[in-house]
Amino acid sequence: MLTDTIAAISTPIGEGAIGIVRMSGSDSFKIIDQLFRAKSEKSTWEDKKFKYGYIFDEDRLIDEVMVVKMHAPNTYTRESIVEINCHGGAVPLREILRLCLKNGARLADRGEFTKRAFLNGRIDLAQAESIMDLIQSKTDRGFDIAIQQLEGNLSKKINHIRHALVQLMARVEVGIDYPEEDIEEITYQEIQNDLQRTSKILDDLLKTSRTGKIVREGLKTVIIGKPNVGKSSLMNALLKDARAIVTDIPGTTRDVIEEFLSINGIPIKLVDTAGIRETEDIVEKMGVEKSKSYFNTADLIIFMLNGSEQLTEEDHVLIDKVKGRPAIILVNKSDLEQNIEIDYIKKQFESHQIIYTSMSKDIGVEAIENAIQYMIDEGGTTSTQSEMVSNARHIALIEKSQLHVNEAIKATINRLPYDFIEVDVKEAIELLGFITGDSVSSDLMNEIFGQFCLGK
Ligand SMILES: Nc1nc2c(c(=O)[nH]1)N(C=O)[C@@H](CNc1ccc(C(=O)N[C@@H](CCC(=O)O)C(=O)O)cc1)CN2
Ligand SMILES: Nc1nc2c(ncn2[C@@H]2O[C@H](COP(=O)(O)OP(=O)(O)OP(=O)(O)O)[C@@H](O)[C@H]2O)c(=O)[nH]1
Ligand SMILES: [Mg+2]
Repeated sequence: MLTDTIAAISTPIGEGAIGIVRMSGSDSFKIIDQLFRAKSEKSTWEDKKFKYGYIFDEDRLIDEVMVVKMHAPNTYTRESIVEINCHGGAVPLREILRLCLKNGARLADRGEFTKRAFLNGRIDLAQAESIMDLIQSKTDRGFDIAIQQLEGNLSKKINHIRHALVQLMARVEVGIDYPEEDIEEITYQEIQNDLQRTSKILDDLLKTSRTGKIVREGLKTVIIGKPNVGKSSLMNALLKDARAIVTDIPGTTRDVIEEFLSINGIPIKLVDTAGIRETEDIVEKMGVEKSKSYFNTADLIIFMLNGSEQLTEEDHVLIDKVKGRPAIILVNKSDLEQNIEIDYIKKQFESHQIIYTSMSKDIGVEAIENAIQYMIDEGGTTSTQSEMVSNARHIALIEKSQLHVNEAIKATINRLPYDFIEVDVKEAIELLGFITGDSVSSDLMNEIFGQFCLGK
């Protein structure tokens, strides 16, 4: 039911000088008229203009406030909205919300204001999601992507692709429905060209997604190596802070340590792990297990070796695991006499970057930062393409949609009946629609808006 009036506290509770209680729905003006007394009897309500006065519960003064009425449909939700600007303490905010509820409003669900903006057609689903990204973005680059999405750039692109597929579908259907009529029929070659163009556009979009996802969630970077090679020293050097305990006792780090840092505006989620080894210590053992699972899901691995020692069995196990993964190889303790089998290492890691470092002499930290930057730019994009995909939900839908387009291309190449092509193209169209919300289920809406904060 959309006609009921919702209310919520839309600012942090008790943390600001001023707070806002917001209502949306057809009763919101009626409700505020019962609570609010203007300071000046002569003042009149003007759309989107503050009115100054007091909130009363019967005859009890609750707070001194500024109130705005906004007339439907030119509002955030497209419904009538009232915003009460009160003092930011927890008591005035909660009291005013309570009075709104007492007079007929219902407490809003998470994200319900924005959900109404979506359901009433002011914004589409991708734009609604971008509002949450805006609030949560951790870096300038993440914020830029979100604001572009709020402006509708991604949606425009998706609609464009969908439109092209719908038009193609229409032309194909003519051939299915009226095979004997003398309408100029689309050829397999034309269908194939069209689909290939679409597949390429989807591909370009997916290329932006790696960077997009990193900017949004941070590059999950895990430092691994056998005990005592200098992993925690590296963590501290990158953070420029003595975050992790460093000692000469192997097995010092027994649990994983996670911290965020930013390299040129890109968030890095850096994880220092317990040195991976066989151990009887039960706490360290659990740490080692955790290290292994972080290792498996990392976007980037920083693999540290000790240059002053010959390779051990533990190193060999890790070398095998790191090969084939995105990784930077560090040969640490380069200030000491070198005993490591360096030619063997070079051979194992022909396509990886190897950096010689000394954590105790502060050598190589900048080279590591540059290498991380390089790893980010390499697979992603530094383009200024405004429609970046950063949301995991959108990425998955574009990938699936592209699979169907590619299936349809196969069908044209094999000259299968048009119905076969149609099935996949239709599926691709529907999947893209889930991004903008043209196709949407209530489960999907609950999932998306349920992630919002209260009052949004
Ligand atoms: N006080 C307050 N500040 C806020 C918000 C809010 O809801 N209230 N916003 C909430 O996120 C953001 C601003 N977003 C908004 C988006 C659309 C409309 C709106 O009324 N749009 C109408 C009318 C436009 C016009 O007057 O020209 C429309 O699009 O038709 C308002 C705020 C950030 N600041
Ligand atoms: N000479 C020298 N010593 C280093 C270097 N890097 C680290 N160390 C020393 O090596 C010892 C172990 O360093 P940590 O950073 O604790 O090593 P770790 O890999 O985190 O060890 P665990 O947590 O036990 O797995 C400490 O005594 C450090 O001071 C280096 O480049 N050269
Ligand atoms: Mg350590």
